[in-house]
Amino acid sequence: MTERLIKDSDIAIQISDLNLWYGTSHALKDISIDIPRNKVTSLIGPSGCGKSTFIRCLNRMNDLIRSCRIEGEVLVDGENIYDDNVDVVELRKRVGMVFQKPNPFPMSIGDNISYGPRIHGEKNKKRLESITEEALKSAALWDEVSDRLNKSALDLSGGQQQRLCIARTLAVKPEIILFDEPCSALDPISTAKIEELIMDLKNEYTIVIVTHNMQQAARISDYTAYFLLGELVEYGDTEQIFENPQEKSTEDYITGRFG
Ligand SMILES: Nc1ncnc2c1ncn2[C@@H]1O[C@H](COP(=O)(O)OP(=O)(O)OP(=O)(O)O)[C@@H](O)[C@H]1O
Repeated sequence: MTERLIKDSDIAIQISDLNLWYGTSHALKDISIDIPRNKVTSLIGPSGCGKSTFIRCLNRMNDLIRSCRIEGEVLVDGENIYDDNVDVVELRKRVGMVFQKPNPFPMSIGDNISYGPRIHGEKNKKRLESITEEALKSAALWDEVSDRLNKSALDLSGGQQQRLCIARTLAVKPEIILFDEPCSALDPISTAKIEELIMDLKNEYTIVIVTHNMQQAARISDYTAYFLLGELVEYGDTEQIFENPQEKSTEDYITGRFG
C-alpha cells in the first residue's frame, strides 16, 4: 500500500518502489514510504516479514550481503543513496545504526566514542574530549561513566553498553539514526532508559526503529509501519494504527490474533 501522509518539506527519507531479493527470494516488495524528519517511526510485523531487511536498506548495510539485489529509490534529503557515486562511508555517518545486541569495540569507553570522529579526520585532543563528553551526555550515560573513561567498555552492563553504542553513533553527528530492535537484549529498566532516550533524541534526529514489542511502538513512535511477507501493509499515525487500523491483517497482528 502506498500512502503519502507526510508533507514534502517534512520528509527525511523517501522510499519509492523498493524491491529486494536474496538470490531468488523476493524479500521486499514494492515498498513506497516517506519517513518524517524529527519523528520516531516504528517498523512492526511478524518474524521474517522484512523489517530488518528494510531498515538495512536505509544506510546500504545490505551491500555487505552478496546474494542481495535491490531495485528502487531511497532518497535521503533528496539524494538517491543507491547512486553509483555515493560514498557509503559518508552515508553511514549521516545515517547511523544501533543494533540488537550492544556491540562496543574492545577498547576503553572514551576510545569507543572518539573512534568515529578520529577516523573521519578529527585529531585535536581537546575537541575529541568535548565530542566524547557531549555524546555521552546526549546518550544519558555521562554521569555513570565520567570517572572511568579509560576503563574497558566491555565491563559496562548491557544497558550501559547499548547507551554507549548510541553515544558512539551520535559522536559522528548523524542526521538519521536507525535502531534494529535496540532493547531486545535488555532488562525492563534499561529498556525504559533507552525508550526515554529515543524520545529525547527525536528533537535533533530522525529515528527509525524496528521493534517486536508493540507496546514499545505505541509508547515511543509518532508513525508506525506494519509489514507482512515483505509488503508494507499499512502505514500511519501510531495512534490510528493501534486504535483504528484500516487493514484486517494489521488489526489481527496488533490484537495478538497472529504473529
Ligand atoms: N542474509 C540473508 N540471506 C538470505 N535471506 C535472508 C537474509 N536475511 C534475511 N533473509 C530472509 O529475508 C526475509 C526477511 O528477513 P528479515 O530478517 O528482514 O525479517 P524480520 O522481519 O526483521 O524478522 P525478525 O523479526 O525475525 O528479525 C526472511 O525470509 C529471511 O529468512
